[in-house]
This record gives sequence, structure tokens and C-alpha cells, in this order.
Amino acid sequence: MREGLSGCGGLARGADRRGGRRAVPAGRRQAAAADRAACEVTGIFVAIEGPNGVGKSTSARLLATRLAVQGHSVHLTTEPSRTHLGALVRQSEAELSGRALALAVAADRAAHVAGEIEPALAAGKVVISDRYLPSSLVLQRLDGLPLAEIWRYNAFAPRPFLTLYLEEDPAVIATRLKERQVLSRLERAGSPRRELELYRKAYAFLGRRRWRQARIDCRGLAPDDVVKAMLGRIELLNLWERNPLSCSPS
Ligand SMILES: Nc1ncnc2c1ncn2[C@@H]1O[C@H](COP(=O)(O)OP(=O)(O)O)[C@@H](O)[C@H]1O
Ligand SMILES: Cc1cn([C@H]2C[C@H](O)[C@@H](COP(=O)(O)OP(=O)(O)O)O2)c(=O)[nH]c1=O
Repeated sequence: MREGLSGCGGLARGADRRGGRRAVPAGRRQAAAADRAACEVTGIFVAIEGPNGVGKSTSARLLATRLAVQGHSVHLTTEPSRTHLGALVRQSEAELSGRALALAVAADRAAHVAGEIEPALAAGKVVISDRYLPSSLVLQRLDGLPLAEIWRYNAFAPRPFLTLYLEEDPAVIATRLKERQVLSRLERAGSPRRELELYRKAYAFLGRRRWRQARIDCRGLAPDDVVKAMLGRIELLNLWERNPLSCSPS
């Protein structure tokens, strides 16, 4: 098994993530073995995180393009997902808040993982997600929920191969947000500085849960340079050597 890719290929399952062993009743062992076979995957999963306006969408798109040009089979996705449920979450964010929004986001995440991320990984793709679980550890906290409660709702979520956190000077992010015509309720509730602070806490929290993650200091970097730094982080992990898929472009 590739290092850090326990469980379902590029995804590490909850029991492993928590460092515990899941007791499987004898009668279910066969089904569990079938599940393991069904989720035998070869792709890898990279999540991109950071405060609103830091450049996640821009660099996720560029990273996907760069990898595709290199010949990799890439699936670029986002949270909230591009499903009806994801659209509903986006539309409802103004009036849905606190626990209700946290649960709606977690439901969308569960559907996103099962319906989109895992199948793409099973097909051997590099999955890049613009936002994932760490976003909840920041945005739902902005909405007043304690970390432990948010974690409970998201404990099912598989650990990505690598999570990249973009960081930038809060003043630069604030200038970019001023250019946005409409700010969402949570964008207004937070601030770049507060989001950066909560992301640092999320990083530490997930680090204790053996998430593999890296911060990228985007100060003074053009989008192309941010992507170079991302690729550097990925290569640092010897990803390409470890993952046969990535060595044999489709
Ligand atoms: N590295 C960068 N340098 C300068 N501007 C950037 C950079 N990355 C993104 N931008 C710009 O900042 C704004 C916010 O970027 P975006 O990717 O939408 O952020 P996010 O997805 O994190 O909210 C966009 O106008 C984008 O063109
Ligand atoms: C991914 C995620 C989104 N959301 C909600 C709040 C955000 O304002 C809304 C939309 O996400 P956002 O990334 O701001 O969307 P866009 O791509 O339009 O910039 O979804 C959460 O509350 N928690 C989460 O973990």
C-alpha cells in the first residue's frame, strides 16, 4: 500500500484516520471485503483550501490544466458540489446558518464523496477539490459552531492524499474581496485575517489526525507561481514515483 494512501487508494478511511480499529462483526466480513475490492482505487485526491479571495479557484483551475497538459487524467471539482444539493446549499447560505447549514454542507459532502470523488478516483483520476472538509472547520466556526461539533458531522469524510492551504496577506485578500459585486453572508461575517487564523487552527487540528497537508505562502506569487509551488509540494511527496497512474499518463 502506498504511504498515506491507506483504505481506499488515495483516500484514507475514518477508522484509519482516527487511529483506531473498527470491529467488524463476523457476518459482515465478507461484505467488508467486497467493499474494499469495490473501492480499490488508483487515483489521488488533492484538496485546495484557504480564505475567500485567496485564489483557490484560480489555482485549482490552473493546476488541473497543468496536470492535464502533462497527460494526467484530471477531475476538477468544488464544494459545495455542482449537484442540486450543492446548488441548494449555495442558494440557502443567506438564510440557513449554524447547525442547519453545517449539516446541509456535510450532507452535500457525503454525496460529493460517494457520487463524484470516489468514482473519479476509482477511474484512476487525479481529483482536485476547490474546498473540502477544512472549509467547514473555518466557515462553520464563523457561524458559531464549536470545532468538536463540526468534526462530528464530518467524521465520515475520507482524508485526501494531500491538502494544500493557500495563504496571502489579509490586506491583499481584502482588496480583492472589495472588487466582488456581491459578498455572501459568511464572507461578510468573516474577514481574511479571521479566516487565516481559523485555517491555522484547522491545520493544527487535522495535523493531529494525521492529515497530510502543506501551506503555500502566496505573497508576491503570480497564479502560475502558486501552481508551481503546489506541484513542488506534490512532487516533494514523491507522488509521481509512488502512484503508477501518474507515471503512465492516459
Ligand atoms: N496569485 C494571484 N495573484 C494575483 N491575483 C490573484 C491570484 N490568485 C487569484 N487572484 C485573483 O484574486 C481574485 C480571487 O481569486 P479566486 O480564485 O476567485 O479566490 P477564491 O476561490 O479563493 O475565493 C480573482 O480576481 C483572481 O483573479
Ligand atoms: C465548502 C463549504 C461551503 N459553505 C457555504 C458557505 C459559502 O459561502 C457557500 C459557498 O461557498 P464558496 O466557496 O464561497 O462559493 P463560491 O464558489 O461561490 O465562491 O457555501 C460552508 O458553509 N461550509 C463549507 O464547508
